Amino acid sequence: MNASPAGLETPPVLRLRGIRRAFGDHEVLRGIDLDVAAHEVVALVGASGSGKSTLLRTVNLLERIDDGVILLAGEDVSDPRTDADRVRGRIGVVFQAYNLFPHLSVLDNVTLASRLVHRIPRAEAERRALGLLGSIGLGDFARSFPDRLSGGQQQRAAIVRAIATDPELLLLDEVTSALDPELVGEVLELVRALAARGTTIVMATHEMAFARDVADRVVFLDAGRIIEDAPAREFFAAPREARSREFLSRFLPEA
Ligand SMILES: Nc1ncnc2c1ncn2[C@@H]1O[C@H](COP(=O)(O)OP(=O)(O)OP(=O)(O)O)[C@@H](O)[C@H]1O
Repeated sequence: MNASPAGLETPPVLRLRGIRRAFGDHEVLRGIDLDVAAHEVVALVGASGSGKSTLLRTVNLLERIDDGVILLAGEDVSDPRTDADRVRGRIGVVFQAYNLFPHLSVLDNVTLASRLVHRIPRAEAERRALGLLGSIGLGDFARSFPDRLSGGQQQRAAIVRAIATDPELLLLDEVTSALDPELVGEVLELVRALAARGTTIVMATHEMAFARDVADRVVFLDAGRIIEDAPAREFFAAPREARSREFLSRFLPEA
């Protein structure tokens, strides 16, 4: 926990305790405890099916939990009486693909939540959106429809849309896995810039470059349990013998 100047403790942006979720007999999340401090960037890694997406979806209340507690800046949002839309308004999310509405211009995509959910006047929302799009080299595409953009440009626009409302937390779920390899770098650069700006991020990724170059912490999920949670530098420096076979075959095959 961070201590404020007054000595009062600030709750983490996200605190998960004992999160469980099963689909039928299949226990997909088996007691997840995780704290994410303000400005921290956490990479969630693990084999396909280990529960990364399900975990992110529970945080955003897109998936219900069977047990556990989700605290967002100290507020228990897992209480069934919670207004899910209000919580989603505090969290930015970007998925693997199909994030942008195809029938809206890039600018309308980026300003939609600001205008409709946060009630920011159109002119102000557009001024801010144009600034954000310009800062990532997409200013000329503001009036275009998404299909005019490359996959990498679309994902960057989707990330800009997710941060346009200044969310307390940004969730990125495999944002580069549908991209051609040569487009991954430009998305990584944007995420790196957001991290440098202090955005609090939890990202599920199969791209080790994201975990190694952008994350402060790496959390390794195996069959619904966290089996490693370490600062990124330590995580990548850990000896091979400390690694599970699954980890080695997936993430360090060349070594
Ligand atoms: N709605 C659902 N109904 C039934 N099973 C589900 C559902 N959602 C997820 N699962 C199962 O939960 C397990 C975990 O899925 P999840 O998508 O969270 O894994 P993941 O680690 O994100 O995988 P990937 O890296 O492939 O995206 C998988 O076995 C999946 O089939």
